[in-house]
Amino acid sequence: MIPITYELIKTDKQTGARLGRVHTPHGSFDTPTFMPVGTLATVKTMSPEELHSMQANIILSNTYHLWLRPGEDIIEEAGGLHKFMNWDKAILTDSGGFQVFSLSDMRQIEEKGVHFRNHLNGEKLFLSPEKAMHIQNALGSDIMMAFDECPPYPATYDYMKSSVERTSRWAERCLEAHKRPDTQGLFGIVQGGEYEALRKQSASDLVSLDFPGYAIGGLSVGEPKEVMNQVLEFTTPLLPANKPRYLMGVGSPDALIDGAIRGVDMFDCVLPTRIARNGTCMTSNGRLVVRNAKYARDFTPIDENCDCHVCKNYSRAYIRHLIKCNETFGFRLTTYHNLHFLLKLMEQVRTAIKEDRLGDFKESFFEQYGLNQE
Ligand SMILES: CNc1nc2cc(C(N)=O)ccc2[nH]1
Ligand SMILES: [Zn+2]
Repeated sequence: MIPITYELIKTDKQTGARLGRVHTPHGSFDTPTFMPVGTLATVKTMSPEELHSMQANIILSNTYHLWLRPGEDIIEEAGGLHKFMNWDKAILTDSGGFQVFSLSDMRQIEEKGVHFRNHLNGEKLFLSPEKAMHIQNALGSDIMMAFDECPPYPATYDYMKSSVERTSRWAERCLEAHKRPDTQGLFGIVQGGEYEALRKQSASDLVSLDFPGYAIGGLSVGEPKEVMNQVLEFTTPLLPANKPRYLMGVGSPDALIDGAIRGVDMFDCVLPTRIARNGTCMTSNGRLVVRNAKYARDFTPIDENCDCHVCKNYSRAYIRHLIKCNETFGFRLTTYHNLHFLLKLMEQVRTAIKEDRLGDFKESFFEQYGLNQE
């Protein structure tokens, strides 16, 4: 039994975007979709009930962080991550590959795996394809990610080539070590940086291993957005049309729209929750730094075009006051609104695909959001 299946419903006549539906053991979700990030088994300051109310249908959690705290053994003993955090819809866990390369300073990559230091206490740690599979099997996530190397940007062709080849060997070891292929779907991660030949090599290695879904990795690591869009342009067509495509670590409203246009189905990013905690909100007219003094007597909602309960019941002045006083409720309000904004944006993208007008939608959204058209 394959636990993760994808239904391609239609493609947009104006662009390469696809309307689809992903089925998982913890429910289905329409795509393109955005996944709120719940690093330490919580989408920071949000309750599961609030995530339900904004119609989040899948969230992401980080294997590296949960391995360190509280430990996958405790979560397994609780009955798995869904039970532990009282979330009954889909969960995707990443493999820890990215955190090892982004969080820890000392690290030594070898064929067997990666030696590095715990970013919390400096102790020596080791992660491998087998260990990453063991942890994710213990967490019980619906979608697991293969253990890969996310190389720095920029990287030389030679470095990238040997990294892609090792990531492909690691992907095979992940399939070998995965203990629950009937209830947890394992996605391969395509690497190769900005090099088309290496993206081709990585994609063909992974497609031949027949994963139930594929992620495009190695992006949103400091490259210009034109490079990201170019890499997507020549990478998504290499992936099977009947499987989900997940662009890791993206992103901003414009990157979500540009990714969907190039055939991406799933996105995750800490941006909406992270900027919320320093008092910045996404609105249909661009970003709004609600902690700014000019909002001290502004009794209008964060976004007059938003139908979320925050915009219906609370003013910029009130939210600014809470943020300035470092009141937790203030961060809860900005977080709820930002997540609702991105989830709503993806709903508008899906409707635009249905009506074959995603290109037009991009124009009008970019115009209103204040993004200069390239
Ligand atoms: C925030 N940017 C980002 N790039 C990523 C790349 C990967 C990857 N495995 O290549 C994973 C998570 C990522 N997050
Ligand atoms: Zn709102």
